[in-house]
Amino acid sequence: MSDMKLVVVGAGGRMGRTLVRIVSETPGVTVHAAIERDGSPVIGEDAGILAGIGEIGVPLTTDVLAAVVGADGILDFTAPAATVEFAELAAQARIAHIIGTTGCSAEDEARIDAAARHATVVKSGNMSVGVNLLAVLVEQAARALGPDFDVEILEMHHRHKVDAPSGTALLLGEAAARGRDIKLDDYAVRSRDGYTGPRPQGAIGFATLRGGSVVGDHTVYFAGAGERLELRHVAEDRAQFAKGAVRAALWARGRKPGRYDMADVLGLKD
Ligand SMILES: NC(=O)C1=CN([C@@H]2O[C@H](COP(=O)(O)OP(=O)(O)OC[C@H]3O[C@@H](n4cnc5c(N)ncnc54)[C@H](OP(=O)(O)O)[C@@H]3O)[C@@H](O)[C@H]2O)C=CC1
Ligand SMILES: O=C(O)C1=N[C@H](C(=O)O)C[C@H](O)C1
Repeated sequence: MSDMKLVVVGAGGRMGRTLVRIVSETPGVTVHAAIERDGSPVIGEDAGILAGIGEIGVPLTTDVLAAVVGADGILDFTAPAATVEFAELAAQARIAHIIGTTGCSAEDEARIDAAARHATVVKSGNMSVGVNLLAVLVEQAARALGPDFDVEILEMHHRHKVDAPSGTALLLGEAAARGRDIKLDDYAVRSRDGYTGPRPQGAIGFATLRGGSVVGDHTVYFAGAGERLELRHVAEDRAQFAKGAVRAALWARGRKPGRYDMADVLGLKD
C-alpha cells in the first residue's frame, strides 16, 4: 500500500512541529502539506526546517483546500474554532480527521459529530498510550472503591496553555464517572474559590496548575477515610502525543466514517 498522505494543520505550533518530525520519521506516512493560519510569520518556511529535522520540501501555506486534494487525512492540534472548520473540510473530502485539540464546547462537539457522518474522526484529549491506559485503571478503581473515596484530579501544564481543565483531566473525570455509573456533568466541581462549604458527596473535583514548560502532569486521587490511592501520569515529551496521532491515522485509514477515540485505536474497549 502507498504511504498515507497527511496534512498537518497548525504546523508551526508546539504539537504541529512535533507532528511534522514524527510523521517524517515514521514508515508508511508522509507529510503531504503543512498549514498555518493567515498572517502567521512562518508561512513559506519549510516545515522540516521549522521542525528541526532539515528541509523536507513542504512549505507552510494557508491553502487548506488545495492541501486536502489527494490527501488521506488531517492531523489537527490547533484550536476549537479551527478544528470545527477542518472537520467540515474532512467530511467534504471524505478523509480521516485526527483531532487532538482540547477546549471544545458542546456546540463544537456537535459540529464534529455532524462531520463524522462523512469523515473518519478520531478525537481524544490525550493521544498517549499511557494516559489511555490510565483511564482504564481509573474507571476500575472508581468502580471498586465506590463513592466513599473522593475523586480529585490535579493537572499541571506549561504557561502557554489556554484551556482548563485540560482535555486529559476531563477524559480521566469521564473514566471515573463511568466507573461509578454517573454523569460527569452532574458531579464535576471544576474550580473552587472563597467560602465553598464542605465537599459535596460524590463530587469529582478538578484542580489546575499552570507554569513553566511542563508538558503534562496528571494525578487522580481517590481519597478515603484513613487511606488514599494516587494514580499518576507524567508526559516528558510531546512525541508521545504525536506518535499516538499517527497510530490513529493509520488505524482510521479505510475505516468507515464515524466518531472514534484512542481507546478504539488501542483496543481498550471491551
Ligand atoms: N490530545 C493530545 O494528545 C494533545 C492535545 N494538545 C492540544 O493541541 C492544541 C494545540 O496545542 P499546542 O501545539 O501546544 O498549541 P500551539 O498554540 O503551539 O499550536 C497551535 C497552532 O495552531 C495554529 N492555528 C490556530 N488556528 C489555526 C487555523 N485556523 N489554521 C491553521 N493553523 C491554526 C496556531 O497558530 P497561531 O499561533 O497563529 O494561533 C498554532 O501555530 C491544544 O488544544 C492542546 O491542548 C496538545 C498536546 C497533546
Ligand atoms: O496543551 C497541552 O500542552 C496539552 N494538552 C492536552 C490536554 O489538554 O490534556 C494533552 C496534554 O496534556 C498536553
